[in-house]
Amino acid sequence: MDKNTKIYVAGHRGMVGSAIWRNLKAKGYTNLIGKTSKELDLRNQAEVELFFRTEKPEVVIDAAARVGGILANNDYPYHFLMENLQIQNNLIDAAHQNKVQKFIFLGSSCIYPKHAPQPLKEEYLLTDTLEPTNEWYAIAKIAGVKACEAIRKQYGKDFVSLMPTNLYGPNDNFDLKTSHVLPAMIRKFHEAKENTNSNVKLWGSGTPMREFLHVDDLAEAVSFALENKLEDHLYNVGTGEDLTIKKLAETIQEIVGHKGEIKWDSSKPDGTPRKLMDVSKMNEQGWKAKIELKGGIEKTYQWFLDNEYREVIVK
Ligand SMILES: NC(=O)C1=CN([C@@H]2O[C@H](COP(=O)(O)OP(=O)(O)OC[C@H]3O[C@@H](n4cnc5c(N)ncnc54)[C@H](OP(=O)(O)O)[C@@H]3O)[C@@H](O)[C@H]2O)C=CC1
Ligand SMILES: C[C@H]1O[C@H](OP(=O)(O)OP(=O)(O)OC[C@H]2O[C@@H](n3cnc4c(=O)[nH]c(N)nc43)[C@H](O)[C@@H]2O)[C@@H](O)[C@@H](O)C1=O
Repeated sequence: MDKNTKIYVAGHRGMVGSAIWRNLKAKGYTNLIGKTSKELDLRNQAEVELFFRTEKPEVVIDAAARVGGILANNDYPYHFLMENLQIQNNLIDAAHQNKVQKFIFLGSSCIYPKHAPQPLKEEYLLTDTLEPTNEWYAIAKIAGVKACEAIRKQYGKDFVSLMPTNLYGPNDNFDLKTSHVLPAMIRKFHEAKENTNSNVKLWGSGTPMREFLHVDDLAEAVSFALENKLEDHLYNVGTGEDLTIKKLAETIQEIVGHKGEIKWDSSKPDGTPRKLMDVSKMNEQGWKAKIELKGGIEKTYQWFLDNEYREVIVK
């Protein structure tokens, strides 16, 4: 890919978008465009069409979405379904109408059925019912995957979907109501340590298993997809390794240096029991995760200590 290609990174201030931006800048891409949601509300079709006609991006990376952890997904089903459909439909269709050559759509591992065999292969999509806590978000993401697949099939364009597993890293959302588990644990253990090592309350039973990928590894997968023509339309992106939420809690507790007790709040949902990705398809294309979990969490905790963190509020 020419380093002067005009690349629009939608959602460039979010955890994923900012990691992609850093990665592409470091690789020498000079013509990146980013707009905040205040400057360009991607739910608004007219605004998006005008932006594409004026800016004429050649490549689009879609890292803009309504994103949140298990509780936000469960509590705001309409936001997670409708805003994601609006954002991705506007971006995909404007890209198609304005002759964008390449479009990278980001979904999530929650698109796969709740009780699919493990590890999750791309071909398990739409073979059974979804996990109820995030089916709204998952249905929007499945529609995005299908829209890109349809454009590929009907028009032969290079529109591709990457499905990341649970992500973490710098610039994550650390709001305790809307965040994912890993940033929530960093903040909870840190604040409890500062507060005479008080007990930490975590959600659910601690038995579900999750896979975690550092966002810089995902950014490398995105830039790999940018620079190479992937053979198919859908690829899982993860480490291929998972652990229980309880083990994750113990790991973060040790990294933070918290000495109190962990209490499990069974009134909060567990969500899907397991969603381990089969990443062999993406590995065969030539991308592989590099950052191991403990080191990645240590770096993220250091980032949390050194920076003013974001809190995403749903309204
Ligand atoms: N975090 C995770 O664990 C995972 C994330 N993903 C996927 O990665 C992508 C990015 O997620 P992540 O970076 O974590 O999310 P963040 O919440 O950190 O960032 C989302 C970005 O989307 C932008 N955005 C949201 N709504 C609008 C809107 N109406 N108009 C314009 N921009 C908007 C925000 O812009 P602004 O800041 O300007 O308001 C923000 O920069 C999503 O597609 C998500 O599904 C997939 C798997 C796991
Ligand atoms: C990326 C993915 O993220 C979401 O799915 P999820 O993996 O279930 O989300 P999560 O990270 O919030 O929780 C993982 C597990 O961890 C437990 N848990 C313990 N204590 C806390 C806690 O304090 N906060 C949170 N958030 N979870 C906690 C929690 O009960 C659950 O068992 C999707 O909605 C969907 O949007 C999606 O794609």
